Amino acid sequence: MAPALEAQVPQEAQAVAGNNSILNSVNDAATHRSKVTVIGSGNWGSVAAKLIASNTLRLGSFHDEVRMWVYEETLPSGEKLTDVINRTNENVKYLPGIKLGKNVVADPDLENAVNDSNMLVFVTPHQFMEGICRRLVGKIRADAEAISLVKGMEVKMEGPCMISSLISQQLGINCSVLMGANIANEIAVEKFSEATVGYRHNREVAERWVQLFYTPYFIVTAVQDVEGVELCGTLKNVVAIAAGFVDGLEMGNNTKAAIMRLGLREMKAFSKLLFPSVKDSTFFESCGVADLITTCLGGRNRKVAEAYARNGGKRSFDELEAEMLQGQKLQGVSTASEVYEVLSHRGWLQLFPLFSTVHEISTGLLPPSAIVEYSEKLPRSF
Ligand SMILES: NC(=O)c1ccc[n+]([C@@H]2O[C@H](COP(=O)([O-])OP(=O)(O)OC[C@H]3O[C@@H](n4cnc5c(N)ncnc54)[C@H](O)[C@@H]3O)[C@@H](O)[C@H]2O)c1
Ligand SMILES: O=P(O)(O)OC[C@H](O)CO
Repeated sequence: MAPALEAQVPQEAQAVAGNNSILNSVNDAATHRSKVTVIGSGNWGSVAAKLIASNTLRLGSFHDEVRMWVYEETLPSGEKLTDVINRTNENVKYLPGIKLGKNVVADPDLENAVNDSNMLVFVTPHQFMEGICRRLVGKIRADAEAISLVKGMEVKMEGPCMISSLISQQLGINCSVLMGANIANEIAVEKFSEATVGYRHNREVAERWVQLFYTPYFIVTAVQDVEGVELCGTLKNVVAIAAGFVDGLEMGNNTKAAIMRLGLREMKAFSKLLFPSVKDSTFFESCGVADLITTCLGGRNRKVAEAYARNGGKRSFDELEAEMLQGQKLQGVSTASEVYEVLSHRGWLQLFPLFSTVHEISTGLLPPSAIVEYSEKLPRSF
């Protein structure tokens, strides 16, 4: 770690490290220590729990224990995943080989997991979020704050709905977001990376989330642009599918760079059409260009899309996902479909040839090679 980067660790984090027992005993008497629940325990959910658990132990203003809600499943050994996590301190299915921290407690009961917590971290594949929120209505503390690490969106009759809005609307609480160039397996082994917190109004709330996630190898910056940060994280998954097609067709680095540039252009245009408040500067944060690069180089969406193109589109994404990811979930294909629905409904298809072509290839309407043929349809400017 470069000293310059280490020096950026927030002062409270540095001051409190080493004084944990004193601070805990002071705060034990108080009831205002924040209690954190992580809702989700997949690949990124488990790494998020690990990051958070290292900080709740160091920082006296948080309860040590971090609850992690687990969508329960039975392993081939016959044991419940939750029991194995609590016995071994490892998520053997979604993050094998990594200790989460002894203060992470897995809980298969969603209501029990959020009981008493005032900081809720949502991190599941986006397709499950609506059902999870429905189950949480009336079950959470009125003063709870939420943060979404979920990259994705829902499309409703009224139009697109970002996951942070879904959480806010259904649960009546404020919701920030955290997105970035964050391939979970790399952060799990503490390789340096950055992330962006997007917050709505309250800078103090944002600082609290930064504190909870920040480590010397995970540098978090806050920006006041929830929609911009969340749309970056969501839309880059569509571009990652396009990048995977290019890799599967062995078209080389220049083509992939072109796809990334065109993808970024569509990401920005789509975000600003939906939310004119989205800031240009957000695209230069970790959640923007950096996430786009990492995802197009090393993400799961890219990997499965590469296999799809290599097979000439003859094996479905569902089949390849099940075989290659073993329970982990792709977000790019369903996001492309959701984006396509918005584009069709609003008459914007012609404006977004990359996004629409990704959907048409993923659903078998076009062959993978169409990913570079669409460029004739490019609009002259946005
Ligand atoms: N993995 C990464 O590198 C990474 C990095 C940054 C952001 N993200 C984002 O974080 C979110 C979560 O990703 P992940 O990697 O933690 O998940 P994942 O891809 O590992 O998905 C598996 C998880 O889904 C759960 N699940 C399966 N069926 C379910 C159901 N019916 N209801 C509820 N849960 C169910 C499984 O129990 C498991 O916890 C996604 O939006 C993803 O885009 C992932
Ligand atoms: O593996 P992917 O494609 O889901 O991408 C993971 C992260 O979103 C990268 O930041």
